[in-house]
Amino acid sequence: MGLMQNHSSQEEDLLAAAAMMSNHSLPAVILNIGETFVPGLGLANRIASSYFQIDLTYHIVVAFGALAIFTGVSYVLSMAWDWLSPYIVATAEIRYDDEIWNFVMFWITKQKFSSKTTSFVAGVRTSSAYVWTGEDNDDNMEPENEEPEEAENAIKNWDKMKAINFTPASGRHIFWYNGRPFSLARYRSERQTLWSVSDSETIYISTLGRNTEPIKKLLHEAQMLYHERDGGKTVIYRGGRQAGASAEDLEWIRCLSRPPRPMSTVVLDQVQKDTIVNDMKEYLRSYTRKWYSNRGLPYRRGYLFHGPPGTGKTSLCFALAGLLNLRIYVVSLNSKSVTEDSLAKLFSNLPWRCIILLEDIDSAGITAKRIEVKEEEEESKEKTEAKEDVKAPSVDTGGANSTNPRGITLSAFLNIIDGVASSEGRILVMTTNHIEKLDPAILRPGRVDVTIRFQFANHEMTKGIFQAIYRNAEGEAEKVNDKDAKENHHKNHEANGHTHKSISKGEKDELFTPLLPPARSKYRQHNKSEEEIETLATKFADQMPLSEFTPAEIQGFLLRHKHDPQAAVDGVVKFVETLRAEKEVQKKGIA
Ligand SMILES: Nc1ncnc2c1ncn2[C@@H]1O[C@H](COP(=O)(O)OP(=O)(O)OP(=O)(O)O)[C@@H](O)[C@H]1O
Repeated sequence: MGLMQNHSSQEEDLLAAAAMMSNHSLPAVILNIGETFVPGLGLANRIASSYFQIDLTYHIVVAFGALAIFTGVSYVLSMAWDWLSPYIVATAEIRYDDEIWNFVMFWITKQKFSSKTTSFVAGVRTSSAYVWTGEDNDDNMEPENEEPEEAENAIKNWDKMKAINFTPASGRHIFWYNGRPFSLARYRSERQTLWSVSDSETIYISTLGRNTEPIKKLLHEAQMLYHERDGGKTVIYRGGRQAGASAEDLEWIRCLSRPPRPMSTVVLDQVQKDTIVNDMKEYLRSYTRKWYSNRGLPYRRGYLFHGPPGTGKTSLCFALAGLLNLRIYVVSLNSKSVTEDSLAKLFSNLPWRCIILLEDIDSAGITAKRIEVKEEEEESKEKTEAKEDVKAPSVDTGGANSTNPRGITLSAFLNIIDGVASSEGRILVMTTNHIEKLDPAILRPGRVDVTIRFQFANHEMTKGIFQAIYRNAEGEAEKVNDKDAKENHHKNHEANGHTHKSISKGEKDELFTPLLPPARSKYRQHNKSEEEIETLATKFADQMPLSEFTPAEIQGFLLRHKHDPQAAVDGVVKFVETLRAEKEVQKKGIA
């Protein structure tokens, strides 16, 4: 009996083992794994096999197999591609922190394939955060001759008016250019610096074949297109910090492009104007360069513009850049981030032929004449020691009125402006409000070849500024024929308390109240002829004191009456009184 019982339990064990074996057969194992990822798969398999006689495990095996083969083949292909691609395709890498990134992105937005791609990035700017180009597309968005209501809406909707650009999303995109297939690959990444983490991106442009010319041609076209967008505009770069860079790691950052300022709008003694224009033109001629090189002279030219603030130094520089079609690179030496190293770096990265505008060269250490430097250093040392006793903050050794605490020493400044790193072919324009503070070493020929003095407005200049403001420029309506506009012009005039004979007393604010826009903006200009404007300009200048106010102050007043020259003439006495009073208050405040 005992033996019989033993036998039957062995059989049960064998049956159980067989059942286990069958449960762990390959399809069952797959089904178990599948069940882990897709709950209910076992049940679905049972239903499928009992109702439709379909074995799902078989299909799952096939699907897994196909996936494995596909992944394997892709991996092998990608390895093979990485290995082979240098032999069969040419590739250019475009980095986010280089200006070429902006050229390429701008070019991409203009290509048909960008608008056709179904996966794209939409944005209002195509420029890199590192190489900022400004939102100068806005220029094109301003509608001409808009009605006042439209103009107001346009201002309210300014953000909405920015053009939206479409560029292909991250990944690889194929396009055709000049009959050749190209691939554009965009990869986003993170850019880590010591201080921050920010977004970055790299673009790869490839084409079939080892010839790199087609890609170079594409990149040149992108660059041309990007610059053509500026047309005849004056492009301004500023020494600035890239996102994520240290405070003193300065780069040239394109900040804006704008229509060239006509030379006629800068009011300056004609002889001085002609001198500088002719001098710069002469310098830029190709034979001048040869002339310099034949004599072993560094091919550079320096100009110094000095005078009180608001007398036109920067304006003349911009007008010259427009006239000579040069780019302007601006650095203010009063900026805190401008140090000897950062200035040297900026100078070494100047392009061939440009204007470099160094503002406020009377700043910080530069003003300290060589003999004075020692004295100042000693004095500041004494002060520091004295202050340390009462635990006061340390003394600014950069100079009393400096906003740049570190400053740049005179010798470093001189080394930078005529050192080896400073590129030839450039025009250096330095501006200062205090020429008397400058060391003669800065002013010596070779560093400063032409000096222009800017002054407070005299009679002739005041007249010139008036005429420049009320001159009807090209594209502006010269005559007002519209009845509504004329009527509104008079209504506006009266609404602001003006009569053509005199201005009402005690209404100081009226001077600063802008006129309401006339009914039809396309007739927003005044209705005066050139002769009338000239007569009004003389009347205006007759009532202005000589050499007391800057052109900027006069211009500021005229802009408050930009559509009404008569109102400007009527209000000039009041303006002079008010400005004198304000200056008096300012003086007392300073004292
Ligand atoms: N001589 C001038 N002719 C025409 N406009 C002028 C003149 N001087 C000043 N302005 C006007 O005044 C404003 C300030 O001028 P600008 O910036 O050229 O002065 P600046 O001498 O460079 O001043 P700062 O020394 O403060 O830099 C500008 O809008 C400009 O149009």
